Formats: sequence, structure tokens, C-alpha cells
Amino acid sequence: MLNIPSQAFPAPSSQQRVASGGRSKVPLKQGRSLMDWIRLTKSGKDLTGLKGRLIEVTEEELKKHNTKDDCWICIRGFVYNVSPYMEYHPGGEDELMKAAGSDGTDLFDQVHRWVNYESMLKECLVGRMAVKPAVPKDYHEEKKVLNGMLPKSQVPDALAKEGPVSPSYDWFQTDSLVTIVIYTKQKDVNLDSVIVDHQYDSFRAETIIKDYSYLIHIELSHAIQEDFSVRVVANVGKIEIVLKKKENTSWECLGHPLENHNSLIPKKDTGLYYRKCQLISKEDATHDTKLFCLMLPPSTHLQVPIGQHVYLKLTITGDFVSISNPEGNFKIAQFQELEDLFLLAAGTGFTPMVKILNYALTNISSLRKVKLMFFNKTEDDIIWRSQLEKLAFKDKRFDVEFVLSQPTSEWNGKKGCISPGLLSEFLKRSLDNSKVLICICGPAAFTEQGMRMLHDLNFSKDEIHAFTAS
Ligand code: HEM
Repeated sequence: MLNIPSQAFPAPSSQQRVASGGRSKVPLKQGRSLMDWIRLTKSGKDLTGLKGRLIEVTEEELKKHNTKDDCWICIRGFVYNVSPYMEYHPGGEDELMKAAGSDGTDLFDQVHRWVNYESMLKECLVGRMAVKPAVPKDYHEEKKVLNGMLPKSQVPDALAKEGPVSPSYDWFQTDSLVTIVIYTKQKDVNLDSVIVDHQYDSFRAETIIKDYSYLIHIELSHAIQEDFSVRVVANVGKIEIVLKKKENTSWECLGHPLENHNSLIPKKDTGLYYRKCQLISKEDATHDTKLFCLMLPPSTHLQVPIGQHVYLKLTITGDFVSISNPEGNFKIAQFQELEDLFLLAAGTGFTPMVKILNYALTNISSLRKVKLMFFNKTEDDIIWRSQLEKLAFKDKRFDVEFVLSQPTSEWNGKKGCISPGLLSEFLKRSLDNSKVLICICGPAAFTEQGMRMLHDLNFSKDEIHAFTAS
């Protein structure tokens, strides 16, 4: 089954577009649409020229395939022959050729991390990159760890020096429970920091520590029940995952290590992990915006931290939606001692503001003022208008202003687009030297213009957070 992102995704006003800058799609030749590509991939044609074989590709070999007619690209360790896809690529052949014969992961992620290349290029898979031993000479793996079965962290010393200290883990059991303990060796961990999934034969617990990801990835030796609990002892940086045994037998070992088990990897080098969610409800937020409510499987522990987002994968013929691990670079520390919070949103750029608003008004005791300036075309486009007005009525720290670019003659609120005039009037500090944060989210052009205007108004980099897809 193919998981295909719709050609219109993300919507033109989505924050995922924000990082794209001046990118543009190219007109595709007739017969080169996404549907045509799907048809070709299902036709049974040999798209790699390898008659279904998968090979191990060395760097030297990869480099040789660097022409339009013979173009291989490596993404996250897998090599694809993209020559057949060349004319179907919405970004054009020249863009795709930028990664010809090389590792295109970074480039791909910079442009469109959400694109489901694994599924789209399934028939173009040539094989895996041959692994080069990248371990420094003075590194030698210790064979045994607590409970005697799992290799110690595979973090080379060199990486450990640059990034955080590698976490470690242990496990213990009672008759009915198995507890996995992760010692993060960091103080600022909380329930957002760990994402746990138990799917098929794989048990996966990913702990996010700064820009790194520490993974426990095991095929458990015995069956467990669907649900489990996760606890965090924040002051000692300990995370406990308590699993319920299906049968009250004693486990001799936790299980077999799977890929990247017990390793600390920079987050940017890990792929997005998805789990299938059930669609619980779908409501109209406005005439062209819908609110989807999804339910995580009981065998998943995942919380989206404030200011972060997830990617969705829809299966055209299926009745579920897959959601990814959270991504984003908003840091809750930006709220520390905050006195004035200004939110600038355009269209669906309102999305991250909802959680920020909620968190700020309930948790930041130093906060004096929160103001949202919400840009839309018409009154009908304003998402959750009455809720925002009610909130402003209830909480005197909060104010909202709607600005319309195509208002009717009855509209007596603010009109126009983002401008230095509107901003300088809106962004008044409550005190001369109050600590401010300005969050901005909307289509790329809106965010870019807004950022320029904010710099011209002398707000510093630390006072501005722009939501972008990168
Ligand atoms: C690694 C080199 C690549 C570069 C530099 C690149 C660049 C681009 C650019 C500039 C666009 C137009 C962006 C826009 O929507 O405004 C685009 C769109 C797209 N590319 Fe790529 N691309 C690359 C690889 C790939 C690969 C391997 C796939 C695999 C299937 C792919 C699939 C797509 C799709 C589906 C779109 C349309 C996305 C949308 O509608 O938002 N690209 N690409």
C-alpha cells in the first residue's frame, strides 16, 4: 500500500511551508502527475534495473551514478535510483540532481522532510549503504552490562565529548511487572522527553536530550500487555517504564537488541518514526479548516511539547492516520521570567499559538500581558474567534486583535496586511525594560516580512521565535 502525500500538502498557509523560502514547484509534463507515478510503480516494471535484487552500495559506487539517466541518491542510509522519478519530481529535475550520486538526506530534509519518499520510491530502492567502521581506534565495546545481556552504549567517545553524556539503562522485574529504568544523566527531563512505542515485535523508547536522541530498541523476550506506564523522577533525571507481563513467568533477559539500540544519535540523523492513530472526530473549524482528533494506540506514550509539531501520513485506502514524533526548536526556557508575550499569526499559523497561549496563561507567573494579532482574509476565515474573544473577556492579561486583508464594508476592526505601522502600535512593552517574546507563524512570505520588520523595530534575535519547518 502506498502512503502518498497529497500534492496540495502542506496547505499553502501551513507552517511547514515557512522554511521553504523561495522554493517553487515546476510544471510537470503531461502524464507525469503523482497519479501517473503511482501507476508506474504499480506496473511491475523494474525501476532499478536490478530485477528486484537489493545490493550493498559503497560510496565509490554511489558517486558513479550521477547523471539524469543513471541517478542514485542516498537518503538515511538507503540508496534509491531516482532516474525513473526524475520527470515526476514536483520540484524539477535540476533540484533532484543536486543530490545525484551523493547523500541527499540533509538537502531533502531542508526542503521537505514530510515527503514520504520511502513509500513513493519503494520500487526504486537499490539497497543500503555499506557501513564504514566509524568508530575511533581507542574505542572498544564493553561486552556485558547489567543483567548480563545487552551491549553497552555504542556511542563513540568522540561523539560523547561533543554532545551530552550518554544515558544508560537497566531493568528489573517482579512477578507481574518489568521496569526499564533510563538514567538520562540530565536534570531537565519530563514526560515530554520520552516517547515509547510497542508495535509488532519492537519495543522502542526514545529519550530526547537536547538535540540528541537516546534509543532503547528491543525485541522483548516475552509478551506484555498493551498498556504501560511512564514515570519521571525529574530531579535525578530518571525515567521508569513499567510494563505488565502477560504471564507471571520470570524473564531471563529483556530481549534482543534491535537497530541502534542503546545509542545516542544527533536528532537530525534519525528518521521520523510513525505510529498509526485512529481518527476519532473531524469538525469544521472554519469553512476551509478542519479540526482532527486522533487517538494514539494504547501501546504508545507520546506528548507533543509546546511549540512543536508532528507530521501526518494518510493512507488513501486506509482508515487510520500515522503521526510522527514531535519536531521543532521551540524551547520552553524562552518563557523564563517572561513579562510580555506577543503572538503574530496568519491563517493556520494560529495552530502553535493555541498551546502557547494556554501554557503561558496558566504557568508563567511573571507574565503581565499576552497579545495575539491574528491576520486573515475575511471574518469567515478566523479560527476559534468566539473562544478567543471569550478568553480576552475572562483574562485581563490577554488581548486579541483581528486584522483582515479582504474585509466587508461592515468590518470596523483593523484592516490590511502585516506592516511596520501595525506592529509598532501593537508591540508596546508593559514596562520600558520588560522581558518580551514575540512568536510568529504563518505562510513563508508573512513570516519573512514580519521578521524583517521586527528587526527594524529593534527587537533582538532572542526576543523573536519564528515557527518554521526546519
Ligand atoms: C534530495 C534532493 C531533492 C531536492 C533538492 C528537492 C527539491 C524540491 C523542491 C525545491 C520542491 C518544490 C518545493 C515546493 O513545494 O515548493 C520539491 C517538491 C517535492 N519533492 Fe523534492 N527534492 C529532492 C528530493 C526528492 C525526493 C527523493 C523525493 C521523493 C519522492 C521528492 C519528492 C517531492 C515531492 C512529493 C514534492 C512536492 C511537495 C509538496 O507538494 O509540498 N523530492 N522538491
